[in-house]
Amino acid sequence: MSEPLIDPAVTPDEIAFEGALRPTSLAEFVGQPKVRGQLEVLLQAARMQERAPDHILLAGPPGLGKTTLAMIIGQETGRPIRFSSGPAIQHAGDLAAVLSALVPGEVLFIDEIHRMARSAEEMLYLAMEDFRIDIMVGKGAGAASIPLELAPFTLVGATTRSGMLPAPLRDRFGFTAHLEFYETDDLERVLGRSARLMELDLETAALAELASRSRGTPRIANRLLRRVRDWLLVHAGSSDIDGVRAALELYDVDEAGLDRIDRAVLHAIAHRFAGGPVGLSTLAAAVGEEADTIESVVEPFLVREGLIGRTPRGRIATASGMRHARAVARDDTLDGV
Ligand SMILES: Nc1ncnc2c1ncn2[C@@H]1O[C@H](COP(=O)(O)OP(=O)(O)OP(=O)(O)O)[C@@H](O)[C@H]1O
Repeated sequence: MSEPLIDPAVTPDEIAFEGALRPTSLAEFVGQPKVRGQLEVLLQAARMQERAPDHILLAGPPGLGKTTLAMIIGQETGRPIRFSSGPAIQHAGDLAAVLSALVPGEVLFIDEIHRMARSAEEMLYLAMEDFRIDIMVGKGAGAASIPLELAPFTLVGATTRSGMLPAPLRDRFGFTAHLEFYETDDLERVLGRSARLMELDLETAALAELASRSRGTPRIANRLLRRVRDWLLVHAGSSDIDGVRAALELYDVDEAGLDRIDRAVLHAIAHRFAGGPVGLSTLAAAVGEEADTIESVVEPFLVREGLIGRTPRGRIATASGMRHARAVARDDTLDGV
């Protein structure tokens, strides 16, 4: 089981909390200046020509704001938005049902679009290009294809794996927005906004501390903020940097933003495997975690922080990773004294 604190995927109990914190306009959407600027032009041009905006693909790791942006596109264009997702479209018929129910100008958001069935992908090509689909009725020699006109719509697709999308589908999007991990000062602004909405009065230094431990991801920043809020409530603690540090220490998030699993992985590579290289499955067995969690949650962050590296022969700890692992081991020894 992965640690919910560092897993960038949303947990069921967070859905309402996240909904309450979502920015509802491009002006309120913090960070990602490039993508914001690109979308502003695209949406304004469509408004000026009184037409539906081009189809848009939002690509990037989980928790960076793809769903939020899709909802903002709906708001900014004043058009209704309908939600669907790749895993819910397992047959072409599932997609035909969604497409045929669209009203003119509607925004259709398909989350995790790379997980849609292949047969549905093919139907989507035609729908995106010509706003029509061919529905197959009957089987064998009696099968016939009936064309169906669709209302013009804007497709907004979101994917964490744009490389898994077939080129013909990727090419039919007029614009692809690549979301990047957030800079610390942008995360500080995300946290400042969330704290205001949660009526939590945190000092600037406390927000900066929290931002620096949030893995470049607004979802994780908001999640940590929720834990800090609880801590302050229970301890009637000070809303300054010491309060944040105490709360994060309780939840095992260290100064570099590493949590228990990150440290276990780094420690294993550095000490048990003498700095590496070590293969993924061996590493997973050594720390008692799923290989998938290590590969999709832990590793990208440790690589981005320059603490580990990937080589053809396996994972290695970098010099800075070795230093961090030694410091953690030293602290743990002192803790035990
Ligand atoms: N730029 C931003 N400014 C303020 N809050 C943001 C921003 N981006 C994301 N958030 C907040 O982070 C949380 C996660 O965002 P969102 O659900 O849009 O991410 P996502 O990329 O769609 O994730 P997933 O890939 O898991 O669906 C939401 O609560 C949202 O309000």
